[in-house]
Amino acid sequence: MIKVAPSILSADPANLMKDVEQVQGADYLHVDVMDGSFVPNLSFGLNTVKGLAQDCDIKLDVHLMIQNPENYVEQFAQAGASIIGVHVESTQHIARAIQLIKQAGAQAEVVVNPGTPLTELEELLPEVDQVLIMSVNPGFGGQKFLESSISKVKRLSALRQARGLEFDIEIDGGISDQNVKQVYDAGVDVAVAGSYIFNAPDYTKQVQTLKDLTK
Ligand SMILES: O=C(CO)[C@@H](O)[C@H](O)COP(=O)(O)O
Ligand SMILES: [Co+2]
Repeated sequence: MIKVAPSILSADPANLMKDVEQVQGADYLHVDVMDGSFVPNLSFGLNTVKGLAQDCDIKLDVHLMIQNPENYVEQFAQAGASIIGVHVESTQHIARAIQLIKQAGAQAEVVVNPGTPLTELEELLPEVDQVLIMSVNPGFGGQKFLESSISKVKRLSALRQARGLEFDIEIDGGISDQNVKQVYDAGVDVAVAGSYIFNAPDYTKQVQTLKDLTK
């Protein structure tokens, strides 16, 4: 069964904790951090991660969409992030960023945009706990799922098997009941879903539907 990480980018920012409390059965909470430079949008920061870590039991999966994330990963780990994701496109020093995440005691994730080939992260695969394949161009919730990400997941999953590695594959962007089975069958372990969960009346039911479709 697939793991589900609701993305709070689509939750009500004025009632964040209330929304979060209403999602039951999720495996992680996905927190998008944007700097207005790496992506053309602003979102949550360190204080939100700190607050959520203090008030919720669920593990925080923090997706950094910021330039030079290596300058901030230690602070996000201290704030309570369990998994920290850094984009290969966001720094000249991706291997150092991953090293620093692990040194800070968090799980390390490398992220690729739809236009970035897997060759950009091949060397990093033995070092990471999770790889995030973006299935939309990052910056906004509610975008259309890019079909090309299916073959990318299949190729990554084959590479993982061929090299005997154990990282999880996560997918982020446009996930719904229409494509969750397809991405699961391609090799995805963790599905991020924002608008599919928070734009519905019953968040818990949406999480359960995604899981049930991959039983
Ligand atoms: O990182 C991002 C967007 O950049 C995501 O985590 C979105 O928040 C996913 O939202 P949906 O596409 O599921 O609505
Ligand atoms: Co995200």
